[in-house]
Parts: sequence; C-alpha cells; structure tokens
Amino acid sequence: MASRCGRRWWRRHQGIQFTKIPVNLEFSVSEATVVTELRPPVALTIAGSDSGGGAGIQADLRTFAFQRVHGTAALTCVTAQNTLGVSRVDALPPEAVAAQIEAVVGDIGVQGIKTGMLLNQEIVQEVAHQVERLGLNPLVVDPVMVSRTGAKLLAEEAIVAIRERLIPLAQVLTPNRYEAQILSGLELHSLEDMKAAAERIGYQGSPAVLVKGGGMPGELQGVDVWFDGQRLEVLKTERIPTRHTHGTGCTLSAAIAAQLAWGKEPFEAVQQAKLYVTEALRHPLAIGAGQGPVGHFYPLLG
Ligand SMILES: Nc1ncnc2c1ncn2[C@@H]1O[C@H](COP(=O)(O)OP(=O)(O)O)[C@@H](O)[C@H]1O
Ligand SMILES: Cc1ncc(COP(=O)(O)O)c(N)n1
Repeated sequence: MASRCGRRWWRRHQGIQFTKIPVNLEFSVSEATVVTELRPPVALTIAGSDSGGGAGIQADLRTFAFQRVHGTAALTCVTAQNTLGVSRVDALPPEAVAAQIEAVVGDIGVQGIKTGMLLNQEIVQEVAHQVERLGLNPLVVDPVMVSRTGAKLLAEEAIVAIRERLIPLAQVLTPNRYEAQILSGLELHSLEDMKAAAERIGYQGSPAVLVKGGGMPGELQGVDVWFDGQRLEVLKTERIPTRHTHGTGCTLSAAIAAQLAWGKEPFEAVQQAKLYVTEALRHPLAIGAGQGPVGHFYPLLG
C-alpha cells in the first residue's frame, strides 16, 4: 500500500474541521527507528459506563488523555444512556469493582484517583474499603447522585455511606447544586447559599469542597465555591450559553484528579481543571436529540 506519510486531508462535518494525522502505512524496521518510552502519571477513575460516551468512564478517560495522564478504570456499573436519558443500569458485583482496583494498583500504581457514579451502598462501602486498605490518594470524590437529564444514579441508602465512609477519605469533594443541598441540608439559590453550603459541608469533615454552580440559576452557572477549612474562594467564569452540558461534572473531577496526579496542589488543580471544562463547554458536541456532551477534544481543533 502506498505511503500516506506527509499527506494531510480534511474532513468537514457540520462546520467542524478535523485534521487527520499522517500515518505511515509502510512498516519497515531500521536501526534508525527511535522509540521514546514515556512514564506519564497514572490516574484511576472508579465510575460507571455511559454508552452515549458523554459522561462517566468515557468522559473521564478522554479527560485524562487531554491532561497527558494515562487513564485506568474500575467500572462500577453499565448504563444504557444517550443524550435523552438513562434507560437501564446494571451494577457490577462489589468484588468485581475491588478486583479492578487491585489489578491496577498492584501493577501499574496510581498518582490520582476519582470516584464518580457508584450506584449502590455495597459498591460505595467496597470502594471506601479499598481506598483505605491500599492507601489510595489523592482522591477526588464526585458524589454523583442524579444525572443532568434527571435520572437517579445513586440509591437513597448509599448517600449515608458516601457521607460517612467515602467523603472522609477525599482530598477534594465536588458536589453540584443538588448534591450540595443534600449534603449541607441547605437550599441553594444564591452565591451566599453556595458559600454557606461549602462551609457547612467542609466542617462535616471534607478537607476541601468545591460546590459547583452548573445547576444554579442565571449567571451563577459558571461560578463554583471552594472551601478548604481556611480559604473560601469564588471561582468564576462566564456562563457558556449551551444546552449541551452532559458530562461537565465528570470532566471537572477527572481533570482535578489528573492535575493532582501531576503533583499540583488541590486549589491549583481545581483552577486548571475549571479552565479545561470551560473550554470543553465552549466547544460542545451537538449530537443526538437531547443534551449533547462537552467537547473534550477541543485542543485538536484547528
Ligand atoms: N453553562 C455553563 N457555563 C459555564 N460553566 C458551567 C456551565 N455549566 C456548568 N459549568 C461548570 O461546569 C463544572 C461542572 O459543574 P456542574 O455542571 O454543576 O456539575 P454536574 O455535572 O455534576 O452537575 C463547574 O465548574 C461549573 O461551573
Ligand atoms: C455513568 C454516568 N456517570 C455520571 C453521570 C452524570 O453526568 P451528568 O450529570 O452530566 O449527566 C452520568 N449521566 N452517567
């Protein structure tokens, strides 16, 4: 087959330009071939699969890649999901979740971990047990409870387990409006409410809390509140006017875990992660009939 090395071509799809990376299809081994071995940081996501590719494990692994971190994954459940909603969820046995974590940690090692959709109490308890047993840190806990499309992603009784078993192990906790209301017992309507919730959750035993504003009204949609026991900071970006916000929380928490894996301090990791999710929101994917995902690969666009 003829070599295509050096040839570039463009594919146009709904106004987006993709650059095809030139691939040399003629395989030949020569002494001049140079192999560059990389030793990237490794991050682990413990989360659910989203068949639509917008949230969950799929969003996490793409985010890890764009933060130049090798992504590993322990699946907790499989959702049948698209831009319109979730039609079915199948849980994995807690032992299967534990085995995946052990396999990754025992051989490859991880420098940053995040949890996403954990689905039920048994899985939450098993994950907390493994995090403790294997001394996994730094840990980002995204306490996923309900999807953007309104589907319940966590059993009611698992909320207590998240609060009592998992949150105390986290370096960073990232509740959205709905989750912050449950964890703080406060209603969130304003920036002052977000600050009060962050403090209340923080004083319950989380080293650092980021209350996310995606579900807040109006201009608060780009605003998050950070509290680490000392600093109360407001992270503000402009509101991006798009309905394609599927996977924002997963992307943010995965990017924080990746930045922590690079050795960043938690607050700096959060700032970097927010920049990434904001740009991904600025390049959303208008796919499907409902709420499309954020555009993780915007850095590749010309
Ligand atoms: N329309 C928007 N404009 C700007 N930032 C947004 C918007 N929606 C969400 N975000 C940001 O995306 C991140 C994820 O937040 P959020 O959407 O609340 O999480 P979740 O997906 O868990 O509900 C936060 O940093 C939030 O401020
Ligand atoms: C497997 C899985 N994990 C997490 C979410 C939450 O993401 P979002 O709040 O953007 O719907 C989801 N919908 N599916």
